[in-house]
Amino acid sequence: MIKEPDTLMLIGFMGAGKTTVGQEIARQHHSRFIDIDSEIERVAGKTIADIFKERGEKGFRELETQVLNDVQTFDGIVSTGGGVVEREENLEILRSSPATIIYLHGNLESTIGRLILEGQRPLLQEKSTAEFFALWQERDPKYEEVANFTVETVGKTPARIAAEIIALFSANEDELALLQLRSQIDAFDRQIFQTISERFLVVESVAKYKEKFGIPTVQHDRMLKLRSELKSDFSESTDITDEMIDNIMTILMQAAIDKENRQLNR
Ligand SMILES: Nc1ncnc2c1ncn2[C@@H]1O[C@H](COP(=O)(O)OP(=O)(O)OP(=O)(O)O)[C@@H](O)[C@H]1O
Ligand SMILES: O=C(O)C1=C[C@@H](O)[C@@H](O)[C@H](O)C1
Ligand SMILES: [Mg+2]
Repeated sequence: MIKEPDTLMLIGFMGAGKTTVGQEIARQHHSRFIDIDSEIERVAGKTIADIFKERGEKGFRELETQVLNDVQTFDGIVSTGGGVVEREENLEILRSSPATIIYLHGNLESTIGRLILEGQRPLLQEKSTAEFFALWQERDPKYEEVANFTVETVGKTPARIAAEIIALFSANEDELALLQLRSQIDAFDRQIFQTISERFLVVESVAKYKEKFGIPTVQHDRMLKLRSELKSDFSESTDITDEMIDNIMTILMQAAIDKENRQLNR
């Protein structure tokens, strides 16, 4: 068993969802919650942006280490700041921490999208996309190294991620490696269905076009061409067989035809 920890600590890149998921675990599991960034703001009596402005990143990191030390035996969920792995001193604290440490792994694309919407992280304002990417690559192995478990978050809602983490408390030790792989599989499945739902949005526009120009719903030549192109493009893969392409495309195309017919009342 991963055993229900006294302290559960969430780490990961800025915008990975540490604060949001931490609050959600606390809500679902009736635990206490603390956010290191908020605690730094409380201790300093200033916002993080003001701490960066007045004391620089170095001043902020000193406060961060202080608070990180203080929360090591916090009874509940701790959300860290994205830069907690920046200092070697912090890595030492995390390596010998009594807490169970979970890495919320995501992808750069969705993370940057969310951060731009929020627009509050000082490092986001001052770094170029290339620098941001370099920061991601530099931090990723550090999060991996100090974490007891990595959860894949792409395509999952905060509530789903929280439930996945809570389920770990009753998992058998032998199951953990498998659960970590399943976390990735579940994220891919969500991405597949997200892509399919975006495909339907395009189908909707195609139906409008066909209606405008009086084009029939079913285009046999196009359907055959699409399948044969896919088979050729994936011919190197031993997993994606021609039969699999046929099966999946039959489902997708039939659903698209049904949707177009409904839309066009045909
Ligand atoms: N799984 C998710 N799906 C969709 N939106 C999410 C998800 N997780 C977080 N968000 C949104 O992304 C934004 C950033 O999330 P959050 O503040 O929890 O990140 P963080 O990891 O705590 O970042 P930081 O390191 O800067 O503290 C928020 O607006 C939040 O609502
Ligand atoms: O990734 C980072 O370095 C940071 C992330 C935020 O959580 C804050 O701790 C601060 O904006 C720095
Ligand atoms: Mg946060």
